Amino acid sequence: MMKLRDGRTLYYGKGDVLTYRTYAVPLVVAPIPESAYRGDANVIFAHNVTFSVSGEALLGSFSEGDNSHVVATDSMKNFILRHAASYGGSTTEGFLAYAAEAFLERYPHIDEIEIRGARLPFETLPVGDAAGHRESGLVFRRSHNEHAQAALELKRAPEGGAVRTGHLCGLEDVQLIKVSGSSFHGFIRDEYTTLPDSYDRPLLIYLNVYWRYTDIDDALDGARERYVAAEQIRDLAQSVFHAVQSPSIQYLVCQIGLQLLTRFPQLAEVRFESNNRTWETVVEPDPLTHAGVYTEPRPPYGFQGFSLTRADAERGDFQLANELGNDAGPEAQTEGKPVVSP
Ligand SMILES: O=c1[nH]c(=O)c2[nH]c(=O)[nH]c2[nH]1
Repeated sequence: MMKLRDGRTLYYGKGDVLTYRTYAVPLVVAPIPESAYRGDANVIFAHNVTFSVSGEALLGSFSEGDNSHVVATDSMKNFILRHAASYGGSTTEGFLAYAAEAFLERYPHIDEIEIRGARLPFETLPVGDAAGHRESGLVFRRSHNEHAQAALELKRAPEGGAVRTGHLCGLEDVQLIKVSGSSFHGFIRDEYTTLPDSYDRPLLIYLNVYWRYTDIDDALDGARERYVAAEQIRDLAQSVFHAVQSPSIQYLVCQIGLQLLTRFPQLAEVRFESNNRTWETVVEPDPLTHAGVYTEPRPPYGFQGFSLTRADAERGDFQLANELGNDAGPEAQTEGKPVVSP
């Protein structure tokens, strides 16, 4: 939250700046084993941007109604849209930094900026005719599934220019169901317990994943080929969900975190917010055919929050599950060595 020198919160800005840029620079990423994702042609590079600014000079607009230092939020919207046109890179984070840094340069009385962008995903579509099937490249499908997002904080540097003071990248609104291979038992059983032990439950989770880079430049400049795409995070999370027999969502998100830090040495930290939306069983699965019937769970729902830093993973306090292979061989575990290498 942006504050003045006296500790007062002060900011204003524009939300829902819908920015549909076409034909941005294509993104190419370094592949990981858990994902077939290789990059994005960026034919549609679209974002919902939230932009807010702060500065000592703005106090008079609140205290006196003096608008002489107010950049109208309508002008902010135009500024962002114009800078979407001139942005010459391939990443959400790069676009946000470009627009915010240009704004600090253009308006010297603005001290601080927070900018967020949620990617509006458009999926490529296969089209066909007598000659066969191929990717259209012209027609796209708007997706309302999970999406990437990023938030940046910038301050005016005393010597001029901008300092990037914080960033957080994310993948929001993932919903995954695993129909078999999840359990939940061994929890405290006392006079308040009515939940039966479960040895195989249809686990539906809602998941948000967030990550920070050690060097923000890896997020801003896709050409360094150290960019971590939200699609890779998504694919890795679903691969871990597939592979791991989970005794709880708590353990599952920790395993996803360890695997992310293993795969992406450029990341400093990963964070999770998850919800438990396990389907309610109506007809138990048939032992032979596995056919069962489930319905939506009744409220309330459970949730979890967890973060892992690279230092946590390197200390070896958390062990990567054997199902994930990698560095986590049984030998490594019996020797008590950290099983996640940088
Ligand atoms: O994965 C779970 N973790 C919990 O802490 C919990 N509590 C609960 O009732 N069901 C579950 N599931």
